[in-house]
Amino acid sequence: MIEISEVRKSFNGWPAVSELSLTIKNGEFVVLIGTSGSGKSTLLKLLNRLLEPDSGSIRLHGKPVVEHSPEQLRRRIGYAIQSVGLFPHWTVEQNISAVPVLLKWPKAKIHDRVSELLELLHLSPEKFRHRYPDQLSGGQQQRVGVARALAADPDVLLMDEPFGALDPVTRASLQQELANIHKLSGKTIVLVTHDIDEALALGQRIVLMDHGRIVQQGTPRDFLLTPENEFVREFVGQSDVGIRLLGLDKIAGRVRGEPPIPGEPIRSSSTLREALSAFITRKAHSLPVVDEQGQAAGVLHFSDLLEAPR
Ligand SMILES: Nc1ncnc2c1ncn2[C@@H]1O[C@H](COP(=O)(O)OP(=O)(O)OP(=O)(O)O)[C@@H](O)[C@H]1O
Repeated sequence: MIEISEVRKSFNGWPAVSELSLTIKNGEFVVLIGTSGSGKSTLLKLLNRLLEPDSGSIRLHGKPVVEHSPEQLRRRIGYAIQSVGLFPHWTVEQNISAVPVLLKWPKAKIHDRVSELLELLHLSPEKFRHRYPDQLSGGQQQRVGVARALAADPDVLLMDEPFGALDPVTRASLQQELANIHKLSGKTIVLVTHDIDEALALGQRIVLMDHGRIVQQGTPRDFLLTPENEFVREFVGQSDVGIRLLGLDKIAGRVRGEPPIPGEPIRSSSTLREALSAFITRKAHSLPVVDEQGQAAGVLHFSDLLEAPR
């Protein structure tokens, strides 16, 4: 558990984080979102002691972070940032294994871990492990940065716009990978993003910040259905709320157990938002649905977007 209590941090007399309190449960996926300069990155850096608060306290697993040794913090908290911060004179392998080496893991274990992480982040180990950062694209560097954060299997992951420089296809696939990592590992993840769709897709709880304070926090559905003020409404994009709500639900919950119909099938794991897009582009009123194994799973009708069939 991470307990942030009345934390304040100023730079040159200007508050970046103001009297902020927030508790993050073990295994929770929290997304920090907000306007530029609202204090998101500062808050993340206060959690792993890259910055110290002017006042207030931060506890990790019941103990103030100031009482954790630097080694404990490095082991327990992984940190990935948009600007990556890879060591330029180290190979990909050396960069990823920085913390395991500090923790004196055996060589063979480190080698295997690097291969495993590169594969997880869709980088071929043979091709990439001996390259230097300047021999990688921006997006590949970002992925190595995420691999480095995961290397020592920390129980808390802090991610500051980790997918910022990626094209939409790679971004969506790594978002999916991160959601899987979260589901399988039960890690606590705190992710900063500017992208409301990324926040809605990944966060169990979204925390919206402005001027160093929390404006609203809640589930993705709370944000879309009960924005507390005009600022929140504007942030979630009032005109797209309906579409974004469809993005929160999967086809699986709406599909009817009817015999297969002809046409290109859509997967039951897709969102209703994807289904809407398919209805419109195919000018269809109903779509055949298949499960993850490609087996017929029923039919989705356009009206099912509004409510589950009875
Ligand atoms: N090292 C620093 N020295 C001086 N001011 C700083 C420093 N770091 C951050 N700030 C200021 O603190 C405020 C909060 O910055 P922070 O980087 O936390 O915002 P952010 O919400 O992450 O912004 P963005 O979304 O643009 O990355 C900003 O006004 C910024 O200029």
